[in-house]
Amino acid sequence: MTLTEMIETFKKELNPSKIMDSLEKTASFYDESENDSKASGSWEELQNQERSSAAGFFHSSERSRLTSDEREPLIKLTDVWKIYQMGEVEFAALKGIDLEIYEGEFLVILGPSGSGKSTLMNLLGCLDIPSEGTVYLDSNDISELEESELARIRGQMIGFIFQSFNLIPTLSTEENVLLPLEFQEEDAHLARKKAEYLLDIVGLSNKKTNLPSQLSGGQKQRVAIARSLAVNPPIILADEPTGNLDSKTGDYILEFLDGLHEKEGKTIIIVTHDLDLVKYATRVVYIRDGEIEKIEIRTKKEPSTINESDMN
Ligand SMILES: Nc1ncnc2c1ncn2[C@@H]1O[C@H](COP(=O)(O)OP(=O)(O)OP(=O)(O)O)[C@@H](O)[C@H]1O
Repeated sequence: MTLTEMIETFKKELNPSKIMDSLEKTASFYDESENDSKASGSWEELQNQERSSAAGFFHSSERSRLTSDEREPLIKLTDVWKIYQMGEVEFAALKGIDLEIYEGEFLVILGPSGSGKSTLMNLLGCLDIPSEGTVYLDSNDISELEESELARIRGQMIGFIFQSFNLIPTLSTEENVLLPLEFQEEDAHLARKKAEYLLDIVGLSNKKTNLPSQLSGGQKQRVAIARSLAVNPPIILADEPTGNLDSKTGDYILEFLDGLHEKEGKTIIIVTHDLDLVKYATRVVYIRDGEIEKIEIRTKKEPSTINESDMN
């Protein structure tokens, strides 16, 4: 293959229009699976299980039929403080955060280094509990849930994508995608079928037996996206998802997340210090020194009032 052919192949691989085809494929997969299981019963069981937990499904969730006045936020933070104790010294990383996140938002949380973004991400993802204040996930006060119950609801509601990918190094690509499905005690055959489709959607069906160490950074992040979608959660929470990627691969990942928002109505929350991501947002929350300094409700692609000087 000549260099020009290689570049053309690479460009084709990163063609955002392919993402849209892929997403349509995803939607039809979930439709087909639904029909399949009506015959076998197993999918219906799964759906009932998911409905009862209000996790929703790829489309036509109960929630989206409600008007905005009737909707409860998916995640709600009320006067949330996070105080780190370092010996005798206390440090308040978050100071009285109030934030409600609704279905269908593309929320970008921006702030300079040390402003409290990762701390906030851990609380939004219910991976940590606040020092003071309340975090609600799907109307549940997380501090009142048993750890196992919280893990179950969190697993159904939120798909996580991290800057460092967080793949299990000893598991193959397919096994990494299967992991969240195992926690849901899903039928093994159906789980494998889903993992195959999800790897196909992110363009990695030929890498399913590879270990993460045998993948490029962009491929690892695509596996992480496939894994985050495995249980079809309504929320995708991403911490600097393009931080370890070159700009072209990063754009591909963002276009994919944008497609999930536009086509599948997923609620996307991205925590970042990269101003470029603002163009995808329907709302930008700007934090500084542990406080929300500015909230911008916007139309995608519209210029933002937040600029480089805010990021220092
Ligand atoms: N475990 C901890 N113990 C003490 N202080 C901490 C701890 N974790 C974070 N901090 C402090 O809390 C503040 C917010 O940290 P956080 O990691 O949330 O910031 P950030 O906005 O994500 O930064 P960056 O963009 O550099 O990753 C920082 O001043 C940090 O030093």
